[in-house]
Amino acid sequence: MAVLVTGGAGYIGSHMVLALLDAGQDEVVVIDDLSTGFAWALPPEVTLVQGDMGDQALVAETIRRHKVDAIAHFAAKIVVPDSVTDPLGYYLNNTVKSRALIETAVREGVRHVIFSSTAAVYGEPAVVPVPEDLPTNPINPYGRSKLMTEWMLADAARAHGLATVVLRYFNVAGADPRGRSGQSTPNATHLIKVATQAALGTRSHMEVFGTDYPTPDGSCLRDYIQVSDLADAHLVALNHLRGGGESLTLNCGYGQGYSVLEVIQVVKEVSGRDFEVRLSPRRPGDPSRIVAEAERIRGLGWTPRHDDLRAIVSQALAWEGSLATRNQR
Ligand SMILES: NC(=O)c1ccc[n+]([C@@H]2O[C@H](COP(=O)([O-])OP(=O)(O)OC[C@H]3O[C@@H](n4cnc5c(N)ncnc54)[C@H](O)[C@@H]3O)[C@@H](O)[C@H]2O)c1
Ligand SMILES: O=c1ccn([C@@H]2O[C@H](COP(=O)(O)OP(=O)(O)O[C@H]3O[C@H](CO)[C@@H](O)[C@H](O)[C@H]3O)[C@@H](O)[C@H]2O)c(=O)[nH]1
Repeated sequence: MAVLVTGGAGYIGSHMVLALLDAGQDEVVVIDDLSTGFAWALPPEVTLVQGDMGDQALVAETIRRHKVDAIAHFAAKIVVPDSVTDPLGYYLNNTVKSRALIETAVREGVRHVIFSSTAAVYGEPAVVPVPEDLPTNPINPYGRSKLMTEWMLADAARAHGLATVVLRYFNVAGADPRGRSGQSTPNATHLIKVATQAALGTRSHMEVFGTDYPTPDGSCLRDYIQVSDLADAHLVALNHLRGGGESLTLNCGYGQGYSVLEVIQVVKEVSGRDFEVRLSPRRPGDPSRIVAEAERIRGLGWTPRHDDLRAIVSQALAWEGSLATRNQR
């Protein structure tokens, strides 16, 4: 049986594809509109269907042709500040099209769905580290667009017998340790990506958005999870579902928070490069601190192998360097 990966040509989805192949999954098929993904991010043995995951005829035909028994749903728009300026675009792509995808999965008899949700569903949490059963309270349209999809999946699971694993990722970073994939979007806004670009000189400087938060050094705290460890979490989820397991919601993080200023310092140390850092006002939609309580997924057998911020930064730097070489070719 094949696994359908929506958004598989993107940053995290491409690592999921590699993890599936490394684990011996015979057939992997990707649907991606290549809006932020890259066909070259996929190994040649993977089928890429270029198109929209909300296109029900295309998705149904792909499910039938490849005998898909599980969908890993990554496709989304993902930039928190963009969701503040373009909320309806985010609700269309992340919520409305996810509804179409879920309906197609139900109609075509796909039993297992793994969904890429986010720590952004918690908003500004009252408790840190955050357990999964803390009431959700997203503070930006991106988080709300994802939470609505969680609700649709839960309701569809109850009504139509789907089994789902909702993975709430904290901040994803790093690259495949073997150098096969990484974060490639040229105008990415993520902290570690931006800092590695500043270190390598593809940006003249970077900004710290807010130094007046109620945190030890005034900058925001985040829990950075390495992307291959996150892909492994999906394999754990897939085995759980294929083994007949019940629907679950699981945080994916390490349980350790780093401030923006600490991350920038690590990038400077690991790269051996200094770069200009400007202290700027807060960015709309940012919670001050968000760190995972991740015991639930560890209880399912997930054992992270790359829980080391210096190693994560080192992988991100290596990938950024290889992108520069690719672009010069
Ligand atoms: N990067 C993070 O830190 C982070 C944290 C929490 C959750 N997530 C979630 O993880 C998932 C993957 O994020 P990413 O960082 O790999 O982003 P990405 O932009 O690299 O990947 C998203 C992929 O989905 C594709 N896509 C978008 N809309 C589509 C559509 N309608 N039809 C088909 N393909 C479409 C894009 O072309 C891209 O390849 C997203 O659902 C995101 O919300 C990411
Ligand atoms: O140039 C930059 C970029 C980011 N930041 C700060 O760094 C922190 C992390 O920001 P970023 O890397 O953009 O990630 P988040 O906004 O925390 O969102 C990520 O992490 C969320 C889960 O916590 C996911 O839901 C989102 O998809 C993903 O983009 C925030 O405080 C930002 O204000 C800066 O100060 N300067």
